[in-house]
Parts: sequence; C-alpha cells; structure tokens
Amino acid sequence: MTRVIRIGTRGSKLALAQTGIVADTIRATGAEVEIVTVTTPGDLSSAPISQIGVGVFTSALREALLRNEIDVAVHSYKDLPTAPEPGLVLAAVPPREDPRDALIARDGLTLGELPPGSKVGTGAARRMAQLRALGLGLEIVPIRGNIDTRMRKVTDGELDAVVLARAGLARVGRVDEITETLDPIQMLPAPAQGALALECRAADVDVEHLLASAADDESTRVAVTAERALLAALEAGCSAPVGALAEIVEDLDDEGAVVERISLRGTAAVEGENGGVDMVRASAIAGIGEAEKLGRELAAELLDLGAGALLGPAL
Ligand SMILES: NCc1[nH]cc(CCC(=O)O)c1CC(=O)O
Repeated sequence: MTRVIRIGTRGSKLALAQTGIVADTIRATGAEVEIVTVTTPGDLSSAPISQIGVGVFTSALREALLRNEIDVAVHSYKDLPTAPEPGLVLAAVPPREDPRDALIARDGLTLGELPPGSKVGTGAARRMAQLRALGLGLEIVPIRGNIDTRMRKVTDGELDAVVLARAGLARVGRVDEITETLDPIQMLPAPAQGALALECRAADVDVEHLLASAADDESTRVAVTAERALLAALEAGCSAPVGALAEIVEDLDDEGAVVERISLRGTAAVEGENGGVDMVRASAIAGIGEAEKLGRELAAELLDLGAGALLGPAL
C-alpha cells in the first residue's frame, strides 16, 4: 500500500518555509507527501493575540488532524498550548533553529545605540516586558502581522526597530537584515522558540513512527521539554510574559567523566514600582533525564520571586 502523507500547514510564508523543510525530511524516507494549507483564525484577525486567545494559530490544524483532513500538523512549537490535545500525539521535534530574538533597527543600530524615545515594535508581552525592564527609555509599540509587514514598518520609517524571532527570519531567508541578535541575558526567548512540533493522530501509528524516526531530534526535545514544563507550571499561555531557554551543556560527574546536563534560564514578569513591569530571572541545572522536573522547579523559584501576579494575556 502506498500512502500519500498529507502535511497540514498555515499559509504564511514562514509556515510554508517550515513545512517545506519537514516535507523534504519525510520525502527522504521514500514516502510521498502532499502539502495542505489550512487557514487559522490567527491569520484572519489583526486583533492583538492577547485578545483572540491561546492556540489561535494551532487549533485549526489540530481540528483538521482530528477530522482526518491531514495526517501531520506542522506547528511553530512556541505557539502550541501547553495542554495536550486528546487523540493527538507530539510525534517529533525536529532540530531547532537559533532560538534567540533579533533586532532589526534603522541605520544598522543595536539596542544599546537606540536613543531614548525610539519606537520599538513588538506584539509579544514577553518582549515588551523585557524591553521595558532594560530601562532604555524606549517607546514600545504593539504591532502584529507577518514578518514582511513588521519589517516594513522600519523601512517605512514608522518605527525605529522591531524585535522578531531570529528563527523565523532564518527560515524566510532574511537574517541579513538583522542588526543585532539579542543576547539571552537581555532577552530570553519564548519557551520552544525556534523549534517545530510535528503532531499526528494517536491512532496513526505508521505516521507516528515515520515522524519519530525521520524527524525527531533528541537534544531539541530535551531542551524544549524543560522550557515548556516551566511555562506549564507557571500556568502561562503562549502570549504571557515568560521567557525560558534550555541548553545542553557538558559537565563532569563525581568520577570526572564528561556528562551532558541541562542548563535552564527562566524569566517572568512581576509587578514593578509605580504599576510598572519588572522581570524576575532565575537559572538552574540538572541531569539530562530531568527536564520536566527542572522546568517545574525553576517555575517554583520564579513564583517565589513574585512571578504570577501579572501572568496572563492582559499584560
Ligand atoms: N508568534 C508568532 C511566531 N511563531 C513562531 C515564530 C518564529 C519562529 C519560531 O519561533 O519558531 C513567530 C514570529 C516571531 O515571534 O517573530
């Protein structure tokens, strides 16, 4: 039996680029694939994500899977709600792109070179809160839209800069326009930023095995598991001001042998002085098999530091 594997994707340039990579990977196993574009409410509305809700980009793809219209859903992992979807499985997490955020500023400027009062566009509560917490006197302008629309606001002179995921720019071939890749010390990326999530029906064991053997990357999965456990433990949706970055690092065990461990950094918004916003930050390290636990423990530490009060899409 030959089976054509239907890969479902959003129709944006970024989504199609991501899906193209996944399709090539699946094709390389000898399987035949077909790409099916699914329009999501997130693509149709220009309202802030905080108003249209968690899962706006992913729920339509999940429904198409459950209705048997597609066999694989390609999601940007950071847009996926933390709650599992009954009947679906996360079959593979492909190798991650650079997870950091990037600045695209006029005249090649870096964040530190932008004069106070500069207008910086971003739609993410996490980026807004971290930019404010830097205390640079920037004017944060909420924006939405696809990569091209956001970048054009700088070219047109409407904004001095925008902040976007470096991964998205890499996938659409526009990294050359980045004027500074932001150090996670200043700007911790969203949990799972730069990673993809490949979902299929739990009952579709053939596709699950195909994806797991052809497209899954163990290191990415471990890192993203820690970041998402932190997010879930803070009960924060994808539009909440939470940043997390896990990295696999080499360490020495008690006998002096080299072992891999997970280093996790996290940040969350807290209420600051005069009704403003501050970020609390923490980090921890654990064994490679303890990703979930590490995420939960770091979340507990952030909660102790005051995270939680401002969580939620309202920020
Ligand atoms: N929220 C939208 C979204 N979802 C995934 C990416 C970028 C690619 C990625 O992180 O995998 C973007 C755009 C952005 O944040 O700049």
